Amino acid sequence: MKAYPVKVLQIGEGNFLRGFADWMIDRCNRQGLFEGGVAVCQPRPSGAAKLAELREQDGLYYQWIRGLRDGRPVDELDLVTAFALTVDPYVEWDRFLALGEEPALEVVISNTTEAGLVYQASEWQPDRPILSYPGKLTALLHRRFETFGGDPSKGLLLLPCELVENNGGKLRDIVLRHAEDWGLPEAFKAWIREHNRFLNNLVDRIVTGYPGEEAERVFRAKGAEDRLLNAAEPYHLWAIEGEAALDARLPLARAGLNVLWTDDLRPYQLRKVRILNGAHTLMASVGLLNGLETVGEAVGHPVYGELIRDAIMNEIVPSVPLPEGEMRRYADEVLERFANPHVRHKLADIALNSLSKFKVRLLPTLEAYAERTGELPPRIVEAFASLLRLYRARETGDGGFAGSRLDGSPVALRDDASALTELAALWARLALGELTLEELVADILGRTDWWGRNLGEIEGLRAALTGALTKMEASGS
Ligand SMILES: NC(=O)c1ccc[n+]([C@@H]2O[C@H](COP(=O)([O-])OP(=O)(O)OC[C@H]3O[C@@H](n4cnc5c(N)ncnc54)[C@H](O)[C@@H]3O)[C@@H](O)[C@H]2O)c1
Ligand SMILES: O=P(O)(O)OC[C@@H](O)[C@@H](O)[C@H](O)[C@H](O)CO
Repeated sequence: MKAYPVKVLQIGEGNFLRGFADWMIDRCNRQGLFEGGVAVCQPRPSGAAKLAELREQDGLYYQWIRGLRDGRPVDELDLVTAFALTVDPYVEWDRFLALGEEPALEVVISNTTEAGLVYQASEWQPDRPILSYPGKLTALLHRRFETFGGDPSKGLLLLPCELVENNGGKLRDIVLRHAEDWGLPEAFKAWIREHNRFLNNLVDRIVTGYPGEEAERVFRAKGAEDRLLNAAEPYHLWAIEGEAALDARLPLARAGLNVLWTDDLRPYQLRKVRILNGAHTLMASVGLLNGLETVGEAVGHPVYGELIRDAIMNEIVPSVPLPEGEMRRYADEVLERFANPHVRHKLADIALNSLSKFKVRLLPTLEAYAERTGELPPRIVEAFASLLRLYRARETGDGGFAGSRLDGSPVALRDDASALTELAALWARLALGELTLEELVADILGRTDWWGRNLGEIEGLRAALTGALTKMEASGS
């Protein structure tokens, strides 16, 4: 391995960044375009084990990419050598801050899920690690500002990859808020605003992580075990709101990667969240309820596969406020990606936090469709009813919650605990006869804190959901 200077700071040790950004940086390095290493830190104390695994493997792992590229089969195993060092900020706080002193540092990337890109008030004690990701970053930027006396050329390119709208702007605002809280100098805030580029960006690649039983085959072929073996599809898109000249600092497009520098991210975001993520959220509820386990099984199923395609093409695509032809082409591409037989994408993983995902990924389609046609989109209503039925929650006694498949078998639910507690109470009251199904539906639709509005106001929705749930109750157990 060539020892590159650290040019990238990465906050997040998860599978996605390894299968996406690190794989890309490795591509740039292999072509001699970047010659930079990545220093990786975990954003919360519980990430230490993954970081230790990385350290044990000298930062190396294989990225396994399988599927179709331009209609041709791809099966590639790339050794990713982008990691230069690992730093645990909770035990090596000063070593973490010292990364800010690296003259070659150019880029910061992160993926800490939607839960990590948030403001968390914290005290400024220079020698004590800060818990939140933006807090840690503020401290490191401050060290950089002081080390280089506010040199404009030492400002960084920041690419927070969390799937949150306006992710770059949001990170900048939180950093400035911490600077304000901690009474850091005005000159520091001005340096942050003027010389650091916090770029809104959208990432897209299905990365499913460790490939289970299939891993053995790779180990035999390579004669070595890789506990960080990571599976992904060939498709990748990184759309970044910024001028193309920035590719000189991070030469992703020059390396031939599907990276798009654009002045308007919104269409890419909208089409992905509504079509790809919306379809995922839809199939997770419908599929899990009916005993399916993976995306492949769901889209290949004679009944549910048809339901998914119908929902995408006839309900979601016409409701996206963008040119329909382009949306159809994107939807075709997404369906081809879902059908990739080599990427075993678990519906249970996609179902994590389904309530908030329904709100962001499917509800806007339901509303737009209703507004446009005066009717409700039948497939999305069915998915909504499936979600409610799957979330027939009960507490499991160990702090967790179980929902129920249509055949009555339990399924673990991972969602907001207070919402699951409320749902468990509602379903229990229904079982005791204290509530009718229609009253249960009305109660759930009226939860403005879950949906951002009272969904009971959508004409016909209560009756449609009650009807669908009644049918499910009759066919299930
Ligand atoms: N896997 C994919 O196909 C894919 C594709 C695009 C985007 N994403 C996004 O990536 C995220 C999941 O990442 P992954 O697939 O690498 O999973 P993962 O579990 O391997 O990694 C999750 C990362 O987020 C961090 N994290 C989790 N909760 C956090 C919190 N409360 N505060 C701070 N950090 C936290 C973890 O420490 C870890 O670094 C999701 O938000 C998802 O929307 C995933
Ligand atoms: O990762 P989540 O939990 O936000 O959403 C589940 C999937 O929809 C998502 O991971 C997609 O596979 C990904 O967004 C594709 O780029």
